[in-house]
Amino acid sequence: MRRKLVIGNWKMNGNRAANAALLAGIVSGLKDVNDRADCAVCVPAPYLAQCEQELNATAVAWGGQDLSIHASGAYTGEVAASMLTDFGSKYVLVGHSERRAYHGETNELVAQKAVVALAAGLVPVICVGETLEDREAGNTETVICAQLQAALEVIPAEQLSNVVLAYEPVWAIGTGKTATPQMAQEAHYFLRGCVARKSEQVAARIQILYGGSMKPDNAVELLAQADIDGGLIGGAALKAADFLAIIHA
Ligand SMILES: O=C[C@H](O)COP(=O)(O)O
Repeated sequence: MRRKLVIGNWKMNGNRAANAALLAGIVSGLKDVNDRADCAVCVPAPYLAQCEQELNATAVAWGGQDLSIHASGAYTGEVAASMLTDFGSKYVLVGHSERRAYHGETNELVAQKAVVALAAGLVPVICVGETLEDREAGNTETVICAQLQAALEVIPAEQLSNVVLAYEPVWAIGTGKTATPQMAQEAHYFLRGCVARKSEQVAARIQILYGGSMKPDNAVELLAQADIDGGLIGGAALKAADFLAIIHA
């Protein structure tokens, strides 16, 4: 039985005061679900220190939203894996569709980032998802398979069990349009099958999160699907009550 995992992706939102209130709200509301679900927030890099300070010794883990493939050096604006772990990060998102779309991240670069994250002891949350155009052209499986396959090719089999996948249809992100539970389940089942081609054992264990306008009112049905192991939450992760309602779902 796979544990559920709910990760809040704050994207480029937050400030010290708002974060403190949000984190305190999450921590205080979480107390009774720890044995059933794990929870984390992926925050803008400047706020990792705040997470370390305020979430240390709580059930809420934290992490980054991206990382560099380089260890250090002249890469202005980038954040190294060692900097994320320096502040106690457990997770890091890789290949979020906003990184792919606005920063030109390719499947190969995303795969490399996952390898670098694993080598640093981080759990990479590898995000895949099709655009509306892909879906309407009947290319959903081809696209998400290629995105995942690039990572599967370079991640050593023995490290694959430390990976989390997130299926995020691009057309559902921040739009209020959620994939139906059936559509999401189909994609998750398909992705699990792709992992099974590399390792059936890992496929049975790997957590595959759904992301894309998951809210308190649709979370129960989405999370009830056999292959949906949690959520990667954007907008609804910015309000403690909504985020907690999804975790309780
Ligand atoms: O990483 C989170 C996803 O992009 C989902 O964002 P959203 O919940 O605001 O649609």
